[in-house]
Parts: sequence; C-alpha cells; structure tokens
Amino acid sequence: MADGISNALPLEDYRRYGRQMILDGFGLPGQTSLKRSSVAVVGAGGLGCPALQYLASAGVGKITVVDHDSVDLSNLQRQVIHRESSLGTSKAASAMRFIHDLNSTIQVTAVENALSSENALALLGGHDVILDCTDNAPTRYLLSDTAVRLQVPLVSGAAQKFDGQLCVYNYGADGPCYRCIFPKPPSQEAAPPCEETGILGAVTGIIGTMQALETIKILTGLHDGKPAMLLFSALSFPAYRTVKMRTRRPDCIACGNKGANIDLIETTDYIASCGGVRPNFEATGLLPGSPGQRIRVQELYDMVLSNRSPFVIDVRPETEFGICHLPGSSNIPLPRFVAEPSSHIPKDRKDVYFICRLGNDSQIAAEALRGVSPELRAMDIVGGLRAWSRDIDSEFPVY
Ligand SMILES: Nc1ncnc2c1ncn2[C@@H]1O[C@H](COP(=O)(O)OP(=O)(O)OP(=O)(O)O)[C@@H](O)[C@H]1O
Ligand SMILES: [Zn+2]
Repeated sequence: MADGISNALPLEDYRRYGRQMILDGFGLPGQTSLKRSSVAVVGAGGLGCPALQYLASAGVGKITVVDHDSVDLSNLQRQVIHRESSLGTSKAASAMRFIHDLNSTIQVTAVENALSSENALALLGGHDVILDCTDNAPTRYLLSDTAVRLQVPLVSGAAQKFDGQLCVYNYGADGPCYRCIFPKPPSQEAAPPCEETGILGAVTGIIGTMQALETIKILTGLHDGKPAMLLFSALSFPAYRTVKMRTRRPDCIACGNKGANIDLIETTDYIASCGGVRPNFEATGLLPGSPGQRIRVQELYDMVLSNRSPFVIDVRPETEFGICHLPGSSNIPLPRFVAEPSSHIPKDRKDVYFICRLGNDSQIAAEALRGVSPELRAMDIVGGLRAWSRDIDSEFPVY
C-alpha cells in the first residue's frame, strides 16, 4: 500500500466479499475469521451440496469434504453441485472440483472414504465446525460423539419428503449434544432412506443452506449460542417453527458430568447400537416363501403372452402406481390390502399375483392373503417391477 499499511486480506477479496463485509457485525473481522477457518462437511449429498456451495462462496478458508459414494443420476434432482459429467465418479472429488471452480483460493481436502469410528477423530480433528449432512443414524451418533470429543460445534441437518430439521449441537456453554436430545436411536422403520420415502430437492436446499448459514454465524461470532431446533415443513403453515432445546444432560454418556466417557467412540459399535445393518432396500427374499409361492417375471410374462390374464395386485402406494404400472394390474396399496386381504379378491380368482417396486412388500401381501385364505394360491413376483424392467421390458421406467 502507498502509505505502508498492509491489507489484512488480498486486494481482490475486498471486492469479492464486499457485499457481506459491509454488514453490521460482520465487517473485516468476519471475513478474516472465515478465511482462517476450517470446516468439515460430512456427506456431499442433498444437504452437503447446498451447504458447500455457500461455505465456499462466503470464503471459508479450508473445507474438508468426506463422502465415500459416487454420483448417481437420481442424485442430480437435489445434489446441486454435482454434474451430469460427474456421473459414476466420487462425490468428494466432484465437490472439490465445484469448489475450485467457484472459489479457487479455498484449500479443499476430498476424502473418498466413509467416516467410521476408526478414522473420525483423525479426519475431523483440527476443524472449527463440523457439518452433519449424512442420512443415517450410526453416522449421526458417531459425528456427535466426535464433535464432543474434539470440542467443536456440530451443525446437523436432516430432510425427508417435504420436511426438514436443523440444529446446532455441542455449542455454547451448555449446549446439548445429539445424544442429549436423542438418547436412543429411532427404529429403522422410523428412519427409512430417501429412496423409499422421497425428497424434494428444494427442501434439502433450504436445510443445507441454513447449515451453511449457522456455520458462518458461528465462525464470525454472530451466533447467539442458544440451543434451538428449527423445524421446516413445506406444506404446513407456518412452514418454519423454532423449538427451544434443553441444555446439556448431566447424565449424557457422551457429554455429561460423569467425566465424559472418553472411550465412547472406541467402544461403541455404532451400526449395532442403531439396530444393525439395514436390510438392503433392493434385497429380495425377505420372507421364506416356498418355490410354489413365488414366481419370476418371465413366468408372469409367459402368462400374459398366452392370454391367461393373470390377476395381478400391485401393492405400491397410489402415487407410485400413477408413475407406471403393468397393464391390467390392480392397485391396492399394502396397508389397505393387509387390513382386509380376502375382501379384495374376486370370487372367480384362485391365483393371485402380487407385485411391488422391488419385491419386498409383495411378499408381505402374499403372506397376509395366505394367512386368511389358504384355499387361494397367493404368489409374489420376485424382484418386482425393477426385475420386469431389467428382464422383460427395458422401456418400463425405473425410479
Ligand atoms: N459414514 C459416512 N461417511 C461419509 N459419507 C456418508 C456417510 N454416511 C452417509 N454419507 C453420505 O451422505 C450423503 C447423504 O446424501 P443423501 O441423503 O442426499 O442420500 P444419497 O445416499 O446420495 O441418495 P439416496 O438416498 O437417494 O440413494 C450421501 O452422499 C452418503 O454417501
Ligand atoms: Zn450429550
């Protein structure tokens, strides 16, 4: 500088970040804090993508992205920093490319491994804030315990269907950890993945963006530190509600008074404590059906070709049936069917074939009918409509 005073930031940063630097309470100190900060984002999916976008554009100096997964076509509806050109490649690497394109001054570390109890402390140590942008209970507990051990705030997001949640854990003098609020993991049925429940991209966009916002507030000293949970529900009025949260639980096994269990991460089996490995959504063979109770799509197709007009009940929800279905099939969603199985079968039908998306619910329906009407032949179609698309009709949509 002409008068010998050196700038706190590179000259171009004043221009790049000027719009946020002029905000009251932000200023030059806010920007230099962001630049000196290091943030870890675990999960570069629906929540992680918008979060990374705003952390990078705001000028957080160092960003670590952890994700073991690769980009799939079904991700692009919400995982906004990934591109068609990245399909099949690592999400962490794709995120790194995006950040570099947006803001080349940021130091990015891409970790293409799953976070686990073996690597969590090493991978996340040294960061000022951790963002939980994942989608499963074992990782949520692991991240919470890691944040407690490392004594850093955890900005946690969750989204499903039209709804989302946001909360900062382990922050402030007596902010609770995730275990203080959820001492017991939810049952696996209560926490199904997006592939089963559905998710609107703009909803993850809102929650992920707010995760970035809370992080920026923490890093720049703008956060009031009061524990609260934001609940968002796109179809409700009001769409946003904030619930004040309890403080740290004195008896919490992670952050409580009893000298905090320092070996918690090393001694916890996170997957087992959350109910074990969730059965693969695609897996078939849930129930022990004998060969006579289960047919393959080819057999169903042969019946159609020979004009035997099989009686096929599609047990998917009405909305999914509306997306695509086999001609001639009847839609009776599983809950309605199992409530009164025999009432749905015409008197002249002895053979009943059940189909669903992947071949799991159809087994439950067939079993229910067998239970009340043993005189009927109830059969499920192995692999469901996905098998139909794969083996019989490649034009049949997969969703
Ligand atoms: N232990 C973990 N370590 C690293 N990344 C994780 C871990 N657990 C989950 N993730 C990542 O968190 C992201 C969550 O993203 P999202 O909820 O949008 O789901 P998805 O797995 O990409 O998609 P879908 O559920 O539709 O298959 C995923 O990219 C997933 O790989
Ligand atoms: Zn706690």
